[in-house]
Amino acid sequence: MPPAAMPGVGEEAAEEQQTKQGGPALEGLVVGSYCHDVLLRGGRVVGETLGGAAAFVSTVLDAASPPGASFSVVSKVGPDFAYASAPAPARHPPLLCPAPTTSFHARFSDAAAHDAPDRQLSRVHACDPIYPDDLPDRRFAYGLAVGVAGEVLPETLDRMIRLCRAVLVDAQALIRVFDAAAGGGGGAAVRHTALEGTPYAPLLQRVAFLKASSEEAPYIGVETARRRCCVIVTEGKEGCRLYWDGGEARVAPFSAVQVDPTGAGDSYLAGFAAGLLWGLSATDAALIGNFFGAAAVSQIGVPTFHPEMLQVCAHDTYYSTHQYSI
Ligand SMILES: Nc1ncnc2c1ncn2[C@@H]1O[C@H](COP(=O)(O)OP(=O)(O)OP(=O)(O)O)[C@@H](O)[C@H]1O
Ligand SMILES: O[C@H]1[C@H](O)[C@@H](O)[C@H](O)[C@@H](O)[C@H]1O
Repeated sequence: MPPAAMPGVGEEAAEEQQTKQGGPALEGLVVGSYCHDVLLRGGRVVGETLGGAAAFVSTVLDAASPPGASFSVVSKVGPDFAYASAPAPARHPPLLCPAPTTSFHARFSDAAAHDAPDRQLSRVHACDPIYPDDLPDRRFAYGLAVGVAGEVLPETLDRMIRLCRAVLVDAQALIRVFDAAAGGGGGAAVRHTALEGTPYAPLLQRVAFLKASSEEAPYIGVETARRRCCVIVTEGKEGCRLYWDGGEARVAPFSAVQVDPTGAGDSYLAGFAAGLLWGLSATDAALIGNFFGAAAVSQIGVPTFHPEMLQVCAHDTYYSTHQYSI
């Protein structure tokens, strides 16, 4: 069986924590930096948006968490940060550093090139890493490690694991490397390295869920990783698969008209976490993840969610039908 729910995060755990500490029972900790995203097509800038997994994750958690499930965000930006008044950073302000805000250029391939990856990413600036001492010194029900530019250091992930009862990790926080020789335009091309050779690998057995896209999956070694934690592989418009020690499940997608793939994986992971917070099983929570992933690709930049969309999602999850188109 897949993990029934977020380990240690459920009604009993909530009651226990409420009684013992009197604080928010289901408080979460989101670690990863906001960034600037520049979208290019055919060498021309077609969009400039707030980015960073923390921005997408905060937006989804704000929309979908159960009442009383608050969260703190630890994110770093520079003096040039252009989106301080956007909803996610305004509600969850970043730490200010002297270094420039992390920024990415996303070059989109032409529609004709069907088998090409959605986009070529290059990192143009990298803000400071997030250090263990940057994290609040208190306990959390759950943590989300969602770096985009290598900012979640191994020692920071280790501290998250100590502070949080359950940690969910986006593989992109662990396996990205930056190739300055291949970036173009002063940036560094985003590449991947095998997780097994990194200092993050020994931490996996203390992680609850590891999420990777199908492009990242070969680098995390699904067969090895699933013996240490529950692995989720997102498959774009095909939905996702969960792998655990001894089994796997496929969870069907919602349909969407994709206008910008950016942040689909981030939104998926936050939707999945919100589902677990509501007490759903991992496979049902994955359906919520699919809903938010589909919602993300149907809007440019960080999406907005309308109450009626969420009502349809709740209805579809309850009846396990996914006929709704976004
Ligand atoms: N075109 C689509 N139609 C419907 N759902 C989609 C589509 N693309 C993505 N999704 C949903 O979003 C989830 C994550 O998408 P994907 O696997 O593309 O992540 P990703 O490559 O990490 O995205 P990104 O790096 O752009 O954040 C999928 O599992 C699916 O639920
Ligand atoms: O805003 C985006 C988003 O967070 C993506 O998930 C990440 O892959 C990119 O690096 C980032 O620029």
